[in-house]
Amino acid sequence: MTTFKSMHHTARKRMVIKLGGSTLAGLNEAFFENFKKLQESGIELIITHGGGPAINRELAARDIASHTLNGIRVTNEAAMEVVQSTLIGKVNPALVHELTSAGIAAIGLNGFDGQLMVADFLDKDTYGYVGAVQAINTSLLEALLHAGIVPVIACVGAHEEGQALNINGDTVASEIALAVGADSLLLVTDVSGIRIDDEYQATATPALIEQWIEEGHIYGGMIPKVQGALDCLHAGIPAVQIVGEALIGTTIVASSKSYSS
Ligand SMILES: Nc1ncnc2c1ncn2[C@@H]1O[C@H](COP(=O)(O)OP(=O)(O)O)[C@@H](O)[C@H]1O
Ligand SMILES: CC(=O)N[C@@H](CCC(=O)OP(=O)(O)O)C(=O)O
Repeated sequence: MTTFKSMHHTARKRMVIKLGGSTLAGLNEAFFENFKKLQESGIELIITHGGGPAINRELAARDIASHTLNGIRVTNEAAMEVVQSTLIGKVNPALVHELTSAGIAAIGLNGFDGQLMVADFLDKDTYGYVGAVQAINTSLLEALLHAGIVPVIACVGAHEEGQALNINGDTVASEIALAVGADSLLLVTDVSGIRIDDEYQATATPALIEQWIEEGHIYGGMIPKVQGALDCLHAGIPAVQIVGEALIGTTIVASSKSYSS
């Protein structure tokens, strides 16, 4: 993958927040006001989002079958149309509206806008119209952040020949975080982090995560989250967390010794 790592040498902290489709309907005004406070404290925000449940409802309404493999939706042509129209047409503007109502200047984007996210097929035979990120237009994001505008990014990639490609929201969040050199990545979902044997984990190391996936304790939609989180951790992003709506959850740490609270 080739991305253009941005020159990010300012003192401002930069945070990428991914809102899972599982949480979007339940988020209230107070939640979005948190973002306003973060912004007022000088943190630059980039918001990315999924929309799995909304896509599932629309697929069901149109009798289009779909299934997932390792947390990734196997996406045929008909499903791709639903993904594109749901994420870009419905979920993204609804989220931009919530942010605007909370007093945040926000602009909705997807991979096509300003060539924000150019993608190629991940593995067409296995996954169909699913994309792997090839390049991210960080200059566009820099310009928006500089102007105090929060980019709100739908996880649709642009193939260079014009085809829209479905990319998992967690993958997009981690790719964006890596590309802009974020100081932190927050994956907000419907559970308060990684749960093992009914216990939420305050921290998780790469070795434990690998073991939990092997043992089947981490499955489905949690898999792209931990994979994205690990990519960011390995690339040196200091704070990577999987959290619930209260913004409390699991911090991914390099080793159990390196963590001090
Ligand atoms: N070990 C785990 N701990 C917590 N949740 C897990 C775990 N393994 C799998 N999951 C599942 O992952 C889900 C979150 O992923 P997903 O439904 O894709 O959410 P989102 O829409 O926020 O991306 C949880 O609701 C849970 O069902
Ligand atoms: C390729 C792939 O898996 N795409 C996801 C995109 C939406 C998403 O990631 O939504 P959540 O954040 O709610 O899980 C999908 O089709 O469901």
